[in-house]
Amino acid sequence: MYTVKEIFYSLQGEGAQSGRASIFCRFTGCNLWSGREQDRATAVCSFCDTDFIGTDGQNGGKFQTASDLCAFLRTFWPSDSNTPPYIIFTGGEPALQLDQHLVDECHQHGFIVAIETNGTKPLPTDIDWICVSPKADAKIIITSGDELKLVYPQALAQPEQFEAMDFTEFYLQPLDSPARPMHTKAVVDYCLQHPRWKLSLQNHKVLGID
Ligand SMILES: C[S@@+](CC[C@H](N)C(=O)[O-])C[C@H]1O[C@@H](n2cnc3c(N)ncnc32)[C@H](O)[C@@H]1O
Ligand SMILES: Nc1nc2[nH]cc(C(=O)O)c2c(=O)[nH]1
Ligand code: SF4
Ligand SMILES: [Mg+2]
Repeated sequence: MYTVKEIFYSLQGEGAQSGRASIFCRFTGCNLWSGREQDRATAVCSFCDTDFIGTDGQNGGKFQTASDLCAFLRTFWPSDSNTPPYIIFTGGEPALQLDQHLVDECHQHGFIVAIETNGTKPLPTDIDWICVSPKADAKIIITSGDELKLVYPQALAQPEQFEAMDFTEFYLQPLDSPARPMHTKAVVDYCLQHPRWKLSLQNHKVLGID
């Protein structure tokens, strides 16, 4: 069974695929924070911008089988499109629920499968686009993939720590908080001095879309 907070159709707002039409499947739950505000200060990941508790989001619910979930996800893609559906599994931490069976089922339906993960849990094989976003206080075990997207700044996670890892793209994403303008400026400065890194703005927040 898969427990899903919400499902929606929007444009990828972040990183290398930003601007791409995508079906988002946000799984319930995370291994680095309970999701409750009273636990935030003591959580391993304390800056999360997302509500991932329960199944009460748009189109959320429990899906008994991979086949049920895939069939439902397919309904979010324009029915007259020849372009393969691009599906982003996120959360919460999607690696807690995304299993090989669901990835295989998605591929059988002709989907392109992407994941947004904190990199602390093993992944099924054959995911088409892996984006790892390391968190300072959590050991990452997924050290290769398509995109490493570091929220910046994090005092104990300097970009240099990750440069030797096997990712194609390296992004810094300004930490969204009341100080976001300052964090954005810090990212711009860092990228100018270290051209390996690119700026990832959270375009969906700027646009006011999901
Ligand atoms: C909500 S997380 C879900 C996926 C996974 N748990 C992870 O952390 O990568 C989706 C993306 O949002 C980023 N994110 C979360 N809170 C943020 C914040 N306050 N400012 C900027 N990015 C944030 C995460 O680092 C991750 O890249
Ligand atoms: N538009 C949009 N793009 C996103 N990219 C990653 C997101 C996430 O929450 O994982 C996200 C999101 O929540 N919305
Ligand atoms: S790991 Fe991801 S989902 Fe979990 S609390 Fe951090 S940003 Fe949020
Ligand atoms: Mg988000």
